[in-house]
Amino acid sequence: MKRNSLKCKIGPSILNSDLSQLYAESQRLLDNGADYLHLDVMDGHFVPNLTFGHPVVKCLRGKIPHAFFETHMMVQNPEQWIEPMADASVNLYTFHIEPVLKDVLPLCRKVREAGMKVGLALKPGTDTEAVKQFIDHADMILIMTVEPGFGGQKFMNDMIPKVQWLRHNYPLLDIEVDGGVGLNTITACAEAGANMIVAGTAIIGARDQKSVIDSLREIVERSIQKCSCKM
Ligand SMILES: O=C(CO)[C@H](O)[C@H](O)COP(=O)(O)O
Ligand SMILES: [Fe+2]
Repeated sequence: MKRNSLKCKIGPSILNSDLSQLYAESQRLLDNGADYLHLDVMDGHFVPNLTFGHPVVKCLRGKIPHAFFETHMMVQNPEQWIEPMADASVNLYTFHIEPVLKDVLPLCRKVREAGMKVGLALKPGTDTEAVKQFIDHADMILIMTVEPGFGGQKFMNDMIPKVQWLRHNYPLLDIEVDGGVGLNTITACAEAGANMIVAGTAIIGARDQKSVIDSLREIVERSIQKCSCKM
């Protein structure tokens, strides 16, 4: 039997948390079992919203030295923030391919040279065909399951075939889903093959964060197990 080394990872998004308490909110998520923190960076151009940038991420890193940080870069010019985010000791730099289609490969190289892992993100309207040629240069592909820009939106079921296609063709690839993911939608994501789960509102708004994180993990791990038995 082949061994499947896919791992389930739960990465809460702090987008809809009380950002005036970013450290406390982040630490609580980690204490409740989060595997990593998904930090949504928006520039007001690529998406019609603003959040925070590298100065805030660096301050958070100062308080939380060891956790795995992913920055989800919803920005028009991802190249501009590679060095500052590396300086903030970001672990995984996930950028959207849409505004930089011609430069994805050199950007992947720059992110890696800066010491970070590479995540490539796709908006709902972007087909997996667009990312195919770059997958071997990335550590993770993020399939957005809402239009990027805001937390608390409704999960888009019609994104599931993209996850299925990726998992079918790349059995060991890290595939992340982000947007409207929670206890009602996790089964579809897990069965399609997502193993990195971003959930904002579903976790932040929960009275018992740990129980939500544990339940999400259990459902994803069960799917990974089922899938590895078939291999
Ligand atoms: O990238 C994002 C929005 O652009 C967020 O990560 C995402 O929306 C998470 O929040 P929720 O789970 O509430 O949808
Ligand atoms: Fe995100």
